[in-house]
Amino acid sequence: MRIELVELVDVRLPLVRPFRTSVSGDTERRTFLLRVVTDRAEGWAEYGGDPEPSYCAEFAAGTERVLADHLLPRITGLDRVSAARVGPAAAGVKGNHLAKAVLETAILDAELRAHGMSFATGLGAVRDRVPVGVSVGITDTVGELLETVAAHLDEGYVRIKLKIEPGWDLEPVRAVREEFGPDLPLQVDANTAYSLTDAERLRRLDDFGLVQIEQPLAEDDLRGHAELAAMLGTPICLDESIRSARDAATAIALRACRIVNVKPARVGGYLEARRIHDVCAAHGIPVWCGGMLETGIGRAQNLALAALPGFVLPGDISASGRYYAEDITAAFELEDGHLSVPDGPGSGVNVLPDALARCTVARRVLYA
Ligand SMILES: O=C(O)CCC(=O)N[C@@H](C(=O)O)c1ccccc1
Repeated sequence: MRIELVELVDVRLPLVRPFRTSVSGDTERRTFLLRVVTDRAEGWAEYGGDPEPSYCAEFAAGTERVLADHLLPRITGLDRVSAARVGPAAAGVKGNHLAKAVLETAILDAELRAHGMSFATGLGAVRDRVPVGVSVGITDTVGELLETVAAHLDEGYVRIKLKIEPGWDLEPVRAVREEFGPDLPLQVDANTAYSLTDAERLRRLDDFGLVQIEQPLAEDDLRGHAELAAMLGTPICLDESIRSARDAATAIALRACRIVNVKPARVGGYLEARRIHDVCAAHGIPVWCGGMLETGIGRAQNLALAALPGFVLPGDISASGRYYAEDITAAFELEDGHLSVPDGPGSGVNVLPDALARCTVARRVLYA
């Protein structure tokens, strides 16, 4: 397979409601899509970062330069391009996992389409539909939170994740647990907002029977997470800290986590995501697929990953309507708390030209 053209499509999608975490408060998704045209097929992927380096160190404008000036020259020069060859060819570029992920994924999409193979088949999925959870942002009041959770439970989500931060933790979690009962699968995500000095406060979350406490401490603090894990009854899940299969092996060996949230964008793509799945499975560590407000392109690809055998916990893969009034692919609809895994070639979805045109800010050719 040979790359003929790579195009960046800068997009802006309004969110149906603001989404607030301990590190961000978004009313729209501003990101870009990458379109890779090869001599065999065309592939699409979406960037997992934002315009600002707030959630992670990478950001859209910087990634565009890394793609154009450092990654594409290494990849387009290959006589035979494949997703598996991107990692080794890009090894000379340090870090920049989101940049590598969007490029590798677009190439993987094209490669699978060229072979008439779905992401699900290509990655090793074992299920045709997966149960999904929903992530609930920080709200102005507990009352508003309870209304939001009730609405999502009515929609059929099988698990609720609450964003927490210092000052918004014990009270909202207690209110949700008391309102919806002890059997609701409930977990929290701190997005690195706490420190070890908060250990006693975090330990009080043990009273609520949570599935997990996600990323309470800084992303580079595996030692701190290991210390905290020894104090808590609730399992710790790591997200931002796990950037590779090696990180997963280290975190497991240090007992810094008992669960891992796998986000393909964060770890450099779906092939590394599968390696993390394999490392965790070998150690009996359950994984689930995290979300980054993906459009239908990333959502379709995440659903394929979430269908692998070790993804035994519901992921943050909501129906399209959770975030977007109009998606750029056919919308994903919740059915009895599950989403179907696309089985068409590649991601199994296609960009809707009119919908894409409505959210496109600019298009720039990065390679031709
Ligand atoms: O459902 C979704 O796609 C969002 C799930 C979610 O809460 N993602 C958070 C996170 O910290 O995991 C996030 C949002 C935006 C960007 C990065 C991460």
